Amino acid sequence: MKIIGAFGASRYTIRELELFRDADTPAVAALLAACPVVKVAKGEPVEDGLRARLYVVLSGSLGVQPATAAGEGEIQRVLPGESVGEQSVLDDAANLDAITALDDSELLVIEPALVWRLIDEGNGVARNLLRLLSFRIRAANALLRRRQKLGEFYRQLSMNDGLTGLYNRAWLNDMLPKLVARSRMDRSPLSLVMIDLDHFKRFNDTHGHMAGDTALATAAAVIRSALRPSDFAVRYGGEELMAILPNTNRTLAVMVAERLCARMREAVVFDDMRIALPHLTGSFGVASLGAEQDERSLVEAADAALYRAKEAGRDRIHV
Ligand SMILES: Nc1nc2c(ncn2[C@@H]2O[C@H](COP(=O)(O)OP(=O)(O)OP(=O)(O)O)[C@@H](O)[C@H]2O)c(=O)[nH]1
Repeated sequence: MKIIGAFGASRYTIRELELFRDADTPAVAALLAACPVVKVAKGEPVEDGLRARLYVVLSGSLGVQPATAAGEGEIQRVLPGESVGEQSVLDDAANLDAITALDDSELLVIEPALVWRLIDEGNGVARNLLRLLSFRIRAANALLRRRQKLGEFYRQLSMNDGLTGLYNRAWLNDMLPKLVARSRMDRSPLSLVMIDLDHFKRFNDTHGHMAGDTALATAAAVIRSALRPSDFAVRYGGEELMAILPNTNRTLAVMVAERLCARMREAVVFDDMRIALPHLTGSFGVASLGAEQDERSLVEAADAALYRAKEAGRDRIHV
């Protein structure tokens, strides 16, 4: 960055500068005349030694990379007539954003004390600054909202199983301890239904893995649609699904499992030629949270009940 002269002796005029639009008074011109104009080569950082300063691009362009928690942000391009550093000048804080010349550029440098004098000189500069800052705040808020939405989208994605759309194991590991804790706190019952499709290996071997995937997605849809909005359906692993039933005691959970078992038996799976495949059945293990149980032993109890349902001949529920 090299000083090449004073603004007053340069080929640039105040009218071209956004910050001084409609504020081009003789007093403003006199104050700006002595400000240095510097030259920055393409790729060169605009050093301000962490001091707050206002830079107005006269020619070329600057790239501003906002300092974010992640260390990286989108680069904003600052074009001729536009400025950078207003906020740090106004709140007298170091500008942490990385500023680099995107082209060979010439900049007008205005020291903070002079910015305040320019503001004192007339309303025009103050009005332009306010307009600019409110625009920047709006843009920053919009960016934040977009990032929040994106974050929520990815969070959802990481908590759901791609094939069935049910919650996945990561969700379960996070949420089941919380649901158990809430059930203890509220002194409300909590039940689990562990579900395993019957002879699914045979189904896959006979109709192909793709048809198996469709069958799994159908089974998941059956479970999800048969539950209350306050219940949760999870893909526990492979062809094993789980229903979590808050506020539901063992008697009610058995009724829910029976309904799920019957719906599963009735569900029709179509292959991609839209030909109905043989009906699926499932085995169901029901367990309710006992006084001494934690989430782990609750899952083990539902798993043991499921094993008994398999042993007893499948297509049934066991407690
Ligand atoms: N198509 C498909 N198959 C899966 C998926 N996940 C697990 N499987 C299959 O599910 C089958 C489970 O087989 P097993 O554990 O032997 O159980 P099963 O054949 O259902 O027999 P039982 O549970 O005893 O009734 C395996 O063949 C797995 O490959 C999946 O995402 N898609």
